[in-house]
Amino acid sequence: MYHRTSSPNLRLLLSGTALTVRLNLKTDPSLYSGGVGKLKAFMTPIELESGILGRYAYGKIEYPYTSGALGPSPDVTTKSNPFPPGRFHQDPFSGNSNLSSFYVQTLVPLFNSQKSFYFHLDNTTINDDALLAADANLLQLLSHRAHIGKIVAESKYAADVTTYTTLIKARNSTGIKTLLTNTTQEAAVLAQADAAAKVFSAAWVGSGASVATTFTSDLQNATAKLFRALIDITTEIEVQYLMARFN
Ligand SMILES: O=C(O)C(=O)C[C@]1(C(=O)O)C=C[C@@H](O)C=C1
Repeated sequence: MYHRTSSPNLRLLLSGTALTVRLNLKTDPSLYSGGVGKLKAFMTPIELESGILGRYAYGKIEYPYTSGALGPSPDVTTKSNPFPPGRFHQDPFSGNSNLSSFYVQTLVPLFNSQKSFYFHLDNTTINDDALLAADANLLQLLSHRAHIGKIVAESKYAADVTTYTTLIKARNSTGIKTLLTNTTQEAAVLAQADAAAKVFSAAWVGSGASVATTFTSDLQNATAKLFRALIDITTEIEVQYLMARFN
């Protein structure tokens, strides 16, 4: 079994911190008016470099947004390597296009800070490069968090090989989704994310940050929407992973 040495709470808190930072940057709506295009153009050279540094190598559970070719090759099950239950089996699915669409369509419109960190002599207060860098950082954290669902799915499969095998062979993705969904765990994740959002906003306000009066509720709202979508996207990644388990 795999050692989950990094903590789920740490992933939640890091994503929450990145979201808090991003929410406090004054947005340039024109960056996103055409969809994900400018964001992807910004991320393309970054991801090329990330690929060279090994970020998307096999077993890192990190996947690129801009080119699937940078990511790991899917495993092929053979008689000599049947990938027994409990052994990770790389599948071809990435949830990143779902994540980036959700990000631009639903999350970015919630980034409405009128205060800015940036002060420029020409009186502008928006820094497009900083915005896209914060987006890219947040998206990468979210992607890793969601794709760890592949490891979670492998554990679930190993814990009930018979039922999952029947559903996978019947190509019953709805049945797989029902079997792997754990609403108690989902409620715990959402409650934890909400608690973290409250602590983060209290810390910013308490430390003297000059934020909008709606900052606390804006952060809570954005956090709730983000973690709900993240759970749904993670679930889809788990389902797709299992559907490809015997490939
Ligand atoms: O913890 C699990 O059991 C997961 O599958 C992860 C997760 C999540 O994204 O947090 C996703 C689906 C489940 O319904 C519950 C939680």
